[in-house]
Formats: sequence, C-alpha cells, structure tokens
Amino acid sequence: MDTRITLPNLELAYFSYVITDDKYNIQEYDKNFHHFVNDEGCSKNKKLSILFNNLRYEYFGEFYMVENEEGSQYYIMQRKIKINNSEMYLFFLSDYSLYEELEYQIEYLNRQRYINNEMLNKLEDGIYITDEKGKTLFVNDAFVNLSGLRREELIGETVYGLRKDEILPNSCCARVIETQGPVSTINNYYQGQKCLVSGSPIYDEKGDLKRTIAVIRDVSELDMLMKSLTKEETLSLTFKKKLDSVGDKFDNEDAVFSNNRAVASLYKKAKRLAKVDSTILILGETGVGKDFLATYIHGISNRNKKGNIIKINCGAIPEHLIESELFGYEEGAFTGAQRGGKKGLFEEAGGGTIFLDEIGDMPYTLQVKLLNALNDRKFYRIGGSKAIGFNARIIAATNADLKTLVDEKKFRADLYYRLNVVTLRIPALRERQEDLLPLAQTFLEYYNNKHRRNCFFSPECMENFLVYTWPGNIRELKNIVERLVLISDDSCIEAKLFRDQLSQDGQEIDISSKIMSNNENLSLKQQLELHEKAIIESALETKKTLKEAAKKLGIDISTLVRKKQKYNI
Ligand SMILES: Nc1ncnc2c1ncn2[C@@H]1O[C@H](COP(=O)(O)OP(=O)(O)OP(=O)(O)O)[C@@H](O)[C@H]1O
Repeated sequence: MDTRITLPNLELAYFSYVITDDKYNIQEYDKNFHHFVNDEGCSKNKKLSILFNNLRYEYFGEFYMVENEEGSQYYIMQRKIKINNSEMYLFFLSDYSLYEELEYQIEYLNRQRYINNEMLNKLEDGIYITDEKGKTLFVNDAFVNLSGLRREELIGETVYGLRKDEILPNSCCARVIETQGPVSTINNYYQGQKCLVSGSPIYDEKGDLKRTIAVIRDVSELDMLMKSLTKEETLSLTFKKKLDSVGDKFDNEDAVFSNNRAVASLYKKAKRLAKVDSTILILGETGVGKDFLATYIHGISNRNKKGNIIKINCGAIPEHLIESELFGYEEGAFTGAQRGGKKGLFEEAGGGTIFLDEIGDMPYTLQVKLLNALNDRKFYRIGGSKAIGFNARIIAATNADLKTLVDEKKFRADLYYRLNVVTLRIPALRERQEDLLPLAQTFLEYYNNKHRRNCFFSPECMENFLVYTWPGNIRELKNIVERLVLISDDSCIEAKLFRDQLSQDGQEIDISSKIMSNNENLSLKQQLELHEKAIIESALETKKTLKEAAKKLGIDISTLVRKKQKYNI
C-alpha cells in the first residue's frame, strides 16, 4: 500500500549555510549556524576549519560528515560561488540526527506497512484500494483469489481502464468516485462466486477525496445472509427466486413464485397436484411456460426420485414414428426394426413422468391407443401381444383449442374428456404484467452467471420494462434478456439497447409515449412505488393472514405493516 512519509516536525535549525572566502574565513552565515558550532559570539572571519574537524578542502558537490569541537556530527557540502567577482565557498550544513530520525521514521513506516498489509492479507474479505483518480494502490490476497486476477495486472492501473477492458466490468471503486458516495453491488466473480461489494470514499481533513476502498465479501455460501439482504426491498423479490428454477430444475416447492394472482394460484394448485397421480392437461399459448410447469410438477413430486421426466413433442415427430417412440416395438415388428426390439418412452419413464407436448398434434389413429393405455395403465409394443403395465404419470400440453379440434373431428372426444379432468391454464405474459420485471431480473441473473457478466438494467431500462405492454411470451423475454447480456458493451444495460432489440424483433414500440400516457409525469420512484403497492395488494388478496402474505413477499410482518400504512391499503 502507498504510505506517504511525513517528515518529523523539525526545526529549521536542522539546516544552515555559511559562506567563506577562498581561504575558508567565514564571511556570512545564517541564524541557525550557532546550532552547529559551539560559538556564542561572532563567527565572522573565523576559520571554518577551526570550528569543524575533518573539513576537506576543495571537496565539492557531495555531503560528508564533520565534527564540531564538542564531537557532534553533521553533514556538510561545499560549493563554489562568485560574489562581486571574488571566489567564495558556500557550505550547507545539516544535522546528522535528522537522518537518523528519517531512517527511524522510514523503518517504522515500512514495519507498519508490512504489518498493515499482513493484516489485510489475513482477512477473508477481499480489499481493493484506489487513489482519488481510481489508480489501484492495493489489493489483498483474498481479492486476488476471488477474482482470479494477478496483482501485476491491477496495481497502478485505473479502475476505469480495467472496467473498459472488462477486467473489472462492474468496478465498485469506479462507481464510488463517480457518485462520490458509498456504493453496494452484488458482483459475480470468476468461479461464479456471488459477492457483496461495499465501496466507500475516504476523504482527507479538508473534505477532498483521497482514497476509495471496496470490501468484497463472498456471500455465495451465506444463503441466509443473502436472503435477509434481499428481503429488505420488495423489488428484490425478483432476486429471491432460485437460479435453478431458470435452469428448470426444482428442488423445492417455493422455487417459483408469481406476483400475478391467477398464476400464483395456478402454481398452488400444481403443488397440490404434484402429490397425486392424476393425468394433467396444461393449456396456454406457445412459450408461456407449459413445459416449465410440467417440469416443476415432476420436480417437486415423489416421482422425481423414481424416474426422469421424459418429454416428447407430438407435433415434431413424424406420424409413423410416434407410436414406436411411445410404446416401443418387438423384434421383427417391421422392416428395419432393431434386433431384440426397443423399449418405448412409456417403459423408459419408469416411475417418472411422461410429458406429451403439443398433444393436439397426436395422430388420430394413435389417440385411441393412448386412451386405452391411460384407462388400463398398460399398453402393447408394436408387433407385441403381451400387455405391459406402466407406472409413469402423464402430463399433456397444448396451445391448440382442443374443443375445436374435437368439433372438427381431428381430436377424439373420449380422449379429450379423459385428459380434460384436471386442467391448468397458464395466462399469457401480457396478462401477467406484474411478473415482467421479476422474470426479466431472474433471467438477467441467470445469464450473468452463464456468460460471466455483471450486467444490470439502468433505471430507465427498468422503467421501460415496467410500463411496456409486452406482446410476446416468456421465451421471447428470456431470449431478449440473453441477447442484451451478450451484446451490451457496458455492464449497464441501457433502455435504448432494449428498445433496439424489441424493434429488431419486429415489434412496433413507442415506449416513451406509453410512459407518458400511463404515468404522466411520475418519477421512477413513484412508478416503482405504484408497482410495489400492486404487488403488496395482490399478496394480501391471495393470502389469508398477514403472516402468510409477508412470507410470500419475503419480508417481515413489521415491514409489511409499515408498507400497508404507507400505501393506505
Ligand atoms: N415461471 C417461469 N420462471 C422462469 N422461467 C420460465 C417460467 N415460465 C417459463 N419460463 C421459461 O420460458 C421459456 C419458455 O417456457 P416453456 O418452454 O415451458 O414454454 P411452452 O409453453 O412449453 O412453449 P411451447 O408452447 O413452445 O412448447 C423456457 O425457457 C422456460 O424456462
């Protein structure tokens, strides 16, 4: 660490000068001169060589040591000068004890610096220190380990340069200098560690910025801490969702949440259905999360331990192959059939789940076989005469209007009624506007992790997300967020980039006019408050008690009560 050396509080008496003629007779001297010689009276015309032992004659330009009559040692240096055309000698005198003092101070500071560095290096938290211009002065061992960067890459470099080169894309110290205030961020480090970074400015006694310091704490393991931090703000609900759920793996029932009443109750119903074995039909437009919901139901059910979820898209497989895919075949069942026959998905699934996507596209002739299999819990392989029992649960999904297909005789009525017993309809994204921002934030976190970036939405971009009536589906939203994370030059994703991406997708947008018409002159804070109020109202409506509503929102009851009062709910 750079430690400025301050001179000891020295009297000027530690320095002096004296001028002699060319015979070394003293002609002039300053008031400090008597500090160096034991000569109370006037020294003028005395020989300098009498006052100091070891004086070297004609020895110019370098300090050397002399002794006065009392044996005190000083440094002296001689120069030739001309005064009124006469050659004279100018002597500088310096107190030897000054050097001892300085040496002592330097040694002391070096020792201190070593101890300070050792202490900082022993900390588990990373430490990053810059000067007021952002030049990196110090990083401790923990930071080096967390970041995977080498000290030589950092020391002396400015955080702006490091940010530009994407070495420290989300530099907290840079933001401390820009905002001249404390900054806290969550950054992802190179091995995917999630770190809470708290940066602070350090001012001198005149109030000028002198240093910035950032403390980097690895919170990936401190899930509890993370949760309590994110619980602070309602908007941070968006971060509460486990990343796994975006990767469509579910290890707990609460991995999915929604601020929309219909979706929240849909997932509540799904939780109940996960515990029983009934066949489920999931309805909804394309890309709204039918597959996601089926995976969720399987993931939280006991079947998760008994087998996998096996997915088949009935619309994507050629008609003649679907039957063998589903039920398998016996050896010699048809030309080209594999030796020993082949198991179908009903057998492969074991005690797991079979997800029949696009069930509306199931060939009409095969529909009766599926109906029989569902009714009897057994099926026949192609070319086989032995009934094989199966244990898997069936979840079917479609974006088609099955009833119309029945009327048009493209879908069997008996299969329709068999499947239609337990139905879950997922609303389109445009019907669940309140989920837009949380979903966008969740995808942002997911892709930040996946692509090792630290992007965040600018307030204006979030504002655009909030007010924009999204015409597309969740898949499109997810894709757009991934694109934004990949193409944004800066860590901050600006509104313009977001709008450009939407218009690239051919979506006609005029966000600014929507903002104006929807919210007139509301500030971001006011709009966020409106949003927060809606979320709280929705939680209160769907939950019976304050305790349950607070749990759903991920905040304390006291915070909920405070916010209720604030919004007059
Ligand atoms: N509640 C949710 N939270 C997070 N991600 C979701 C959610 N719902 C859906 N997704 C994501 O949105 C994308 C589209 O979802 P999914 O494939 O389940 O839609 P789908 O309705 O089955 O689409 P299709 O009709 O095209 O088969 C997926 O990447 C999925 O992970």
